Amino acid sequence: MDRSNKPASIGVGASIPQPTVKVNGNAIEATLPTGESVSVHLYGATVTSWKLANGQEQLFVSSKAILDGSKAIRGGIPVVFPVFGPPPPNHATSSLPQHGFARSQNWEFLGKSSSESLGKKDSTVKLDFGLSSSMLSEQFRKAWPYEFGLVYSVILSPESLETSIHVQNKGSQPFDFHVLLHNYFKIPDVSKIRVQNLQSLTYTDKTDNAKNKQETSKEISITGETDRIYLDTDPTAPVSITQDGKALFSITREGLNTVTVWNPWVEKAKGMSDFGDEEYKGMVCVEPGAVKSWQVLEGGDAWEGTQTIRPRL
Ligand SMILES: O=P(O)(O)OC[C@H]1O[C@@H](O)[C@H](O)[C@@H](O)[C@@H]1O
Repeated sequence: MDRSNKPASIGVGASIPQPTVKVNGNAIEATLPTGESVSVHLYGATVTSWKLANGQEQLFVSSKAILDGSKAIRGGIPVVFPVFGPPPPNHATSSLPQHGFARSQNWEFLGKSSSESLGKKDSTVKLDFGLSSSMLSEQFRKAWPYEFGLVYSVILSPESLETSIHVQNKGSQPFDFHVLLHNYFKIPDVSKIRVQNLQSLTYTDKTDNAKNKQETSKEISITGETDRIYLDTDPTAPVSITQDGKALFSITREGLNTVTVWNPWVEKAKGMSDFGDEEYKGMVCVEPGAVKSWQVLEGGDAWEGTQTIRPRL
């Protein structure tokens, strides 16, 4: 029988444009109906591209970055876990490489959720990635023999890029860890930018024998090699990268109370085989982390850290 009011004729929500998600080689790429896009390499679950609707790239990836899975990707947002920097001697992480193993392991794509399932009206896409102890190479499993699960979520909306790491201790032994999200921002000119909202904080100056110093400047200019860990930041106060008084990026954090600011400058840039000699001029790393002291996770417990980056819109 022909019914004039059959459900199909009253447009059952089919008109809401949905994000597209596709697999491109070893990367997962998502594009919002509004045009913003993100690309996440399975190697390290490294976000390697974040573009605004006008196509403008927000992240720096070196022209010399190695993308074949033989070395951590030089740029984007590598995930640092379970140790930040060179591991200390006589610690459970001592046999691991600098910045741990998460950035140099193949992660699994766990799936996507989009606006509707996330209960959001605007267009948003969430990509989830997982890494667990059973997926580690033999070398790392031996070097750090704990049972763990990591879920890393990358959430793109027209206004922001949010990345969130969930750490679970799946074993019965407690373990110590650091986490850090190693954002490489693409900027027009390092001599023109300032990093704001770190005033009065204590920082560890890695370019000066790891001395602790007090930040007196309202805004930090990068005029030479810079490698500082700002301690005890207020995670809700956005750390901003500005140029001519306007924010290029602002970063808020949850659970990530340190902020590392890094630029290798001339000599260090020359010493890195996967970084162009002049590329330090077009990048700055501002890295929210939990690296002041070890986070201790008891067996069965979980921990989460999140950053939200808002670009200039
Ligand atoms: O060369 P890597 O291991 O990627 O590290 C890059 C930089 O990463 C920063 O987070 C550290 O503070 C620096 O000390 C380090 O040089």
